[in-house]
Amino acid sequence: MKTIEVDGIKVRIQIWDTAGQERYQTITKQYYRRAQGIFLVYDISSERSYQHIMKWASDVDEYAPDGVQKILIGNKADEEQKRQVGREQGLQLAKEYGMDFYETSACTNFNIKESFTRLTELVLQAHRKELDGLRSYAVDELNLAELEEEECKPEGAENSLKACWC
Ligand SMILES: Nc1nc2c(ncn2[C@@H]2O[C@H](COP(=O)(O)OP(=O)(O)OP(=O)(O)O)[C@@H](O)[C@H]2O)c(=O)[nH]1
Repeated sequence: MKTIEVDGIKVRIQIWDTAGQERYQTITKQYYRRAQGIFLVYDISSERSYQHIMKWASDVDEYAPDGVQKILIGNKADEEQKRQVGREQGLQLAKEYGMDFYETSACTNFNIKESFTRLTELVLQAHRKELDGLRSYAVDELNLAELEEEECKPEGAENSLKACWC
């Protein structure tokens, strides 16, 4: 659990670090189900981890809820001398998937707060959109119900009402 501030609002977020190893995949998939935001993380000093992102992304598509927000992360940005994946490659992949992209370093704290804040922002935005959608749907339904009620009034109902008021 962590509390971060987004647009002046304090948001409590629950963070799960799922295991990357194949043998834990069955458990990992269970975490996707209730996720609202997901970081897809590769290691900039490992081309293999970058290639693996496509597999992670397809798992997310399959198991995570439809509206889940995703950000691509190239971690270990402090390991410049060992870099195997260019920043451009990260940007390109993120663009293909329609995701934001950050290079980060858990060691130096580079872009950690920024990426968490951004993902939280995206989740909140998606939530608001969903609520607005539900609200306008509810208003439409109410209007429809009112209309139907009008239409269902028995004939002469208006007159009989008038008669009562006299
Ligand atoms: N230089 C550097 N090393 C890092 C960074 N982040 C993690 N590491 C190191 O990378 C190794 C693996 O880190 P983990 O946090 O276990 O990575 P993981 O992806 O969660 O691993 P799995 O649990 O196997 O999926 C550890 O030795 C960390 O210290 C970073 O930003 N820079």
